[in-house]
Amino acid sequence: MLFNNQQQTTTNHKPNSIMATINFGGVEEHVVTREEFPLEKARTILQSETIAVLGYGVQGPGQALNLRDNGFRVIVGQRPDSASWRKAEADGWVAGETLFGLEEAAERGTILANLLSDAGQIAVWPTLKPHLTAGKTLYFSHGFGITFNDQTGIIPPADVDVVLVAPKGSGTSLRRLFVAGGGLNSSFAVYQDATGHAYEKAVALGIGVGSGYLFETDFRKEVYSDLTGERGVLMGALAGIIEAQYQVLRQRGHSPSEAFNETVEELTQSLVPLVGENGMDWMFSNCSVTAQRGALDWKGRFREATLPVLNELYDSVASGQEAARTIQRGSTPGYRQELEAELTEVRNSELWQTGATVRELRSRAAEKVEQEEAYALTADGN
Ligand SMILES: NC(=O)C1=CN([C@@H]2O[C@H](COP(=O)(O)OP(=O)(O)OC[C@H]3O[C@@H](n4cnc5c(N)ncnc54)[C@H](O)[C@@H]3O)[C@@H](O)[C@H]2O)C=CC1
Ligand SMILES: CC(=O)[C@](C)(O)C(=O)O
Ligand SMILES: [Mg+2]
Ligand SMILES: [Mg+2]
Repeated sequence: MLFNNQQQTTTNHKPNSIMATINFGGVEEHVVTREEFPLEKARTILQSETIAVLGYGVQGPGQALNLRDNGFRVIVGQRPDSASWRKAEADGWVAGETLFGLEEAAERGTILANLLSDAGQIAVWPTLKPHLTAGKTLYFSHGFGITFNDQTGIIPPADVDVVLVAPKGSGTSLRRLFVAGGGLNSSFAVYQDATGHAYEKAVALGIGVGSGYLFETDFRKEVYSDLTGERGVLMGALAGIIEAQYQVLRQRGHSPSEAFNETVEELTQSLVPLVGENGMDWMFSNCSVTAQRGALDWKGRFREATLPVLNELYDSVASGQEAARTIQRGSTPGYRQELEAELTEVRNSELWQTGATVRELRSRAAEKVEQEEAYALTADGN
């Protein structure tokens, strides 16, 4: 319907030497890791650049702090007198030195990292665009603004590089993993290569923001898969199936404790970490044979039941309908309060109130273990 099926610009300057070929379940892909592309190399490529991180919401802090700690020249652009501005100050960005209003940061930066909310990017585009002078780089962490540019109006000048690095997870995790010495995987893409260096800049930025490994995509594929993933398994489907199972258990006479533990607590605390560690079959084989028989018998039913919904979702993404809704809702005055009210309703539901109590018991148990360990140490010392 609304989608403008544009061409993705390809670049002739793809330095294949920075890519490793890795076999993913029988399919070969080119990826970049810190081995092929060490941080030192990223620093050299971006040595004369000033990275202006515009927006200090969730991705902004994660990326700006990681880049700063990795030794890049970074400034932050944010609306003054906003909660995000105060957060930036608390994180050590200094007004007039490394923290500016959006326009001033856009003027000073040579790489403009557009990390405003996707709706905010539309509103700010007319003021941002004049600062995109020849040879600068426009950077996104989502293919949204460019792919749906018939709706967003984000059409960059031809003489700037346009690149993307999309961390596959929350900015909060990007920062936490970096601090812990790890990395979050990201995709990267080049939409427009005006200087002949867009590709290496994209990869250097990907390494700089603290990615684990980088896999290549294009802007359209990034936004289609990302919108599907977050509306599907990662967030929407997860929340929906949890609500459904909790409801069934409660209606069949089970207590909140039982319904919550069998639906959420065991999922997050025991089973999903095992999937992350060693795969689905490994999680299965660490459960009873009874559980395995049932799960293998029922997974096909769930797959078939959800396939039509997931296909409908993908169509809604590809037609531009999901973008239209996001833009329409996101640019409604007072929308943030509405969103907060919806989240509060979730938080106040019996299901998630039970969750709060369960988490509280979890932390009390952890405290008890810590106390016992401290006691054991003291006893040893005696
Ligand atoms: N939240 C996340 O962890 C992830 C976000 N992304 C992408 O990164 C980008 C940034 O996302 P978030 O960090 O979630 O954004 P956000 O929703 O946290 O907003 C970022 C900033 O935009 C500013 N802003 C919003 N509307 C504005 C306006 N009209 N004028 C001036 N400033 C305005 C806000 O003050 C806020 O500091 C988006 O493209 C998003 O899709 C990608 C991966 C994960
Ligand atoms: C965290 C992430 O990657 C999401 C879910 O796609 C998003 O916040 O947009
Ligand atoms: Mg997303
Ligand atoms: Mg995502």
